Amino acid sequence: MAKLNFPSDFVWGTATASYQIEGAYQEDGRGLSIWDTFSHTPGKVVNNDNGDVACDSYHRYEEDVALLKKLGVKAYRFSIAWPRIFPQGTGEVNEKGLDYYRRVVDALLAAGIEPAVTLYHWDLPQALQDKGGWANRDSIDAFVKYAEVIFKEFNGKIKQWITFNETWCVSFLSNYIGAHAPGNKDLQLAVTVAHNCMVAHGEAVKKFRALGIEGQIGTTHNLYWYEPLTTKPEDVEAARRSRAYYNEWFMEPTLKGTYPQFMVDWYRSKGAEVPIQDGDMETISQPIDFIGVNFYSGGYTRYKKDEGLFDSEDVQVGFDKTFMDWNVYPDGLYKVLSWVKDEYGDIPIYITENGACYEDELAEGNRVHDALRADYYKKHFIQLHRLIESGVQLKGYFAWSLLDNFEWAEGYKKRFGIVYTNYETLERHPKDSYYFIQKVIADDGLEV
Ligand SMILES: OC[C@@H]1[C@@H](O)[C@H](O)[C@@H](O)c2nc(CNc3ccccc3)cn21
Repeated sequence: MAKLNFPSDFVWGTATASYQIEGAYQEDGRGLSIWDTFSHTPGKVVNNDNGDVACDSYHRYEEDVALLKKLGVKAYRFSIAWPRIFPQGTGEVNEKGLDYYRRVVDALLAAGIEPAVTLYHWDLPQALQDKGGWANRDSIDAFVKYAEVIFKEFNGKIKQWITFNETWCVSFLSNYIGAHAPGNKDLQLAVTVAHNCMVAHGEAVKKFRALGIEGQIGTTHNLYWYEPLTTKPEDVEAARRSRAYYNEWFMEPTLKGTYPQFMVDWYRSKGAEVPIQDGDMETISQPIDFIGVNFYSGGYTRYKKDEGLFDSEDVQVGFDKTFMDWNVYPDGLYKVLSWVKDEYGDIPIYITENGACYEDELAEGNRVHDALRADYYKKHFIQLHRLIESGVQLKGYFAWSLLDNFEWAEGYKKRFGIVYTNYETLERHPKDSYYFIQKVIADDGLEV
């Protein structure tokens, strides 16, 4: 056995998001979000599940903080629900909404845990969606006003700020594929939403700098690692498009201030143009202090004429699968973050999400023997160490997720937590993977 040691300042954390854990969807003045609308629309979410109650973290956040403290994490990534702060998206601040996050932040700090806050994790106020949502550039200003309230309120308490979670999901998953709220299926709309969200990110960074807010600010993109099945040029190009769909389309504007031209041309061939206005690309590529990367999977792609948006198809090559049918591809984590370093230089990186969904069962003594999930984490932790050793500026890692929670269109059947949530009683029960991670954190490393 060998011990893989991590730097003593490596930030271990876990992650959640407001709509997935809070519940209390009508409490203390909270306004409706697009996910309330979407989940209350029959047929949109498996089993017609919704986030009305979720994990009830709105009332049980102290239990969550106690679990975090026992786990030994240095940081906790969670998101703030815009509709709790501005129930109508803009206008008057809802003080009771702010009060909840004051309680959460103070409880974390009292436990010696750094809050890492995502400003936008998909729960757009419905009132803004009624005016076009992210397709309407007015939402950019509304987002900056919301961000400014949070920046000022928590300046000095929150020191790690993430503007957006996964602009690919906000744009393409939600407005081209249509699987997430608001459920549109229009390529031009998706391209426009992606652009406006990235402008909103940049404007929020400008506001953060202008206000002199303490700490570091960045944004999170979900990256996948696709490779061509063969070296045939058509397969290589198909994989290049599949990767860029998730990766370059967002990373290049954010970190270089340009869109990848081959993808601009490809989308143009499909009838979609990027609605760039003067100054947008400079705004989008405002210097940031870190890039957040959510990594779950990847795979192999080959050319298939007229297949999907990119004349490409994923190929099954025998990867183990999670309960989401995602490939278990730890090497993909090493490859994609090595690519980030090669393409974008030594920008500090936090893995803001990584984790796995498996079928969990509550066993005797309220234990959950989730060996597959513990093994998933072990395999990916080995890649973290490999990346650090290779010189990648990997500063921290947030496991997705602390709790089983509302898994968007998949509802509650899909469990990602290292803590089991009993949705009948709302009790929390640490799984074996929780104890595995607890030991890695305590030992500053793992035995392999
Ligand atoms: O699906 C697991 C998590 C989800 O619960 C988080 O809220 C979200 O940030 C998140 N992003 C991914 C990767 N992208 C993705 C792909 C298809 C559906 C949903 C998310 C996985 N996850």
